[in-house]
Amino acid sequence: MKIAIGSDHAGVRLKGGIIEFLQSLGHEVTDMGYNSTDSVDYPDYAIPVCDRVVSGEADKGILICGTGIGMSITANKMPGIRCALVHDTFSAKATREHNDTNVLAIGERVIGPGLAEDIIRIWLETEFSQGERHCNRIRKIAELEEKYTLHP
Ligand SMILES: O=C(CO)[C@H](O)[C@H](O)[C@H](O)COP(=O)(O)O
Repeated sequence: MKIAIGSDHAGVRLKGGIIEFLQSLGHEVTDMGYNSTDSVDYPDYAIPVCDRVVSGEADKGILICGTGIGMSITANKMPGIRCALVHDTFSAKATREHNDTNVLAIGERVIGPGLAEDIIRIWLETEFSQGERHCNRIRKIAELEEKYTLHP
């Protein structure tokens, strides 16, 4: 799978280990930065990752900041992105089955690398259920995006 990954300064340590983990599983990883612990703004790293997912250059995106919250707020402003902030394995499975999420956000200040790896592995392995009720709900989200997106 092609995976784009990004972090701010508060997620950079976890990101390094996650990249190695993803590569060990055979995934093709594109690191969109950041690669220092000097302070930066998470939208500057969430946006390029999500752009790659929307364009199809990446199959999925992974975003890491201190809590994952800033990254997930940013990602979910982008049409076509369904981002889940996940810190447990149950939600990792459920959000793929029910929400067909294409971006995962994690907080380096919230969980350790072992749990983060379990969450990512489950999230990547789990298929969308294709259930009619879930498709209806996702369609309503897409209609909301369409209604509120400013067309140039
Ligand atoms: O958006 C966040 C918090 O909800 C992220 O965790 C950021 O990484 C965090 O705000 C960064 O905090 P810092 O004090 O600037 O290091």
